[in-house]
Amino acid sequence: MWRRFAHLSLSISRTKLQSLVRDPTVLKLINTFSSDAGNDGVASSRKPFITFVLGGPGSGKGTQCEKIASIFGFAHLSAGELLREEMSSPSENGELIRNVIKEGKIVPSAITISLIKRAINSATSDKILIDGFPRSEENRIAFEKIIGVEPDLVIFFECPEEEMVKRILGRNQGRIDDNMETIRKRLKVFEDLNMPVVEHYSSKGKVHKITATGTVDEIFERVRQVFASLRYLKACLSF
Ligand SMILES: Nc1ncnc2c1ncn2[C@@H]1O[C@H](COP(=O)(O)OP(=O)(O)O)[C@@H](O)[C@H]1O
Ligand SMILES: O=c1ccn([C@@H]2O[C@H](COP(=O)(O)OP(=O)(O)O)[C@@H](O)[C@H]2O)c(=O)[nH]1
Ligand SMILES: [Mg+2]
Repeated sequence: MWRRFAHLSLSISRTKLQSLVRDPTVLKLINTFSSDAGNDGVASSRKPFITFVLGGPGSGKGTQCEKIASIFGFAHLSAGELLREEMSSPSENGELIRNVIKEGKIVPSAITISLIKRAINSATSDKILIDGFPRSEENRIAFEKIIGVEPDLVIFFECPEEEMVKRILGRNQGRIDDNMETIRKRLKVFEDLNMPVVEHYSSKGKVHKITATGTVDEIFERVRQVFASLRYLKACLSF
């Protein structure tokens, strides 16, 4: 491992480099880049760098994703938005999606994954944020099977329930699921079905847990550090 970085020691302190290569996210980034590196050590046929952004309803996933996308050049794919668009289009699945969302339940994996796949294929960046998916272990397993990749990184926004409820009730986007009855169901589905996904990726060292209380800017500063360390290492590897 150290020989790969020997030439960098001129410009980066050994301590800084050691702390970077111990970080699980950075380790994965190194593996991603080294597995498809060409002769010049620079990635030749890059696979997309996929980040799952998870957190309870109202934890701030969408708000933070917009900032990550604009500052770090990621494509932002919101699974919920893709489903809402599909629901409002003359699609054969529209009615089913509407009923599931209204009940705070989870849309069948095949539908969501086909929308995500299409969005990945038309994304203009090879760095992708998938916001609000996978929602369950069944979603996760189906994604890994159908798309054939695991995420490189998982961001998990940890937020108290009362704060999430307050934010959703103030969201004012006219959503059919932003009412107290559906919110209660969504919170239960999040605990019962989505948290096991977070635990799965935690056990693989892929999760960066972000405390999602405070102002949008305070939270983004925590998020920014994760992506800034990735960008820094990527710049080093592209020397
Ligand atoms: N840190 C924050 N403090 C207060 N309100 C926030 C914060 N982050 C987001 N919001 C607001 O809370 C609501 C839910 O945020 P959103 O990003 O849509 O969350 P999610 O996508 O996780 O449901 C939105 O109205 C948003 O403007
Ligand atoms: O992969 C997904 C993403 C969303 N949803 C449905 O869409 C709703 C809204 O999701 P979104 O991520 O937009 O809500 P948020 O967590 O951002 O409030 C969820 O409650 C689910 O009913 C789903 O079934 N599968
Ligand atoms: Mg959202």
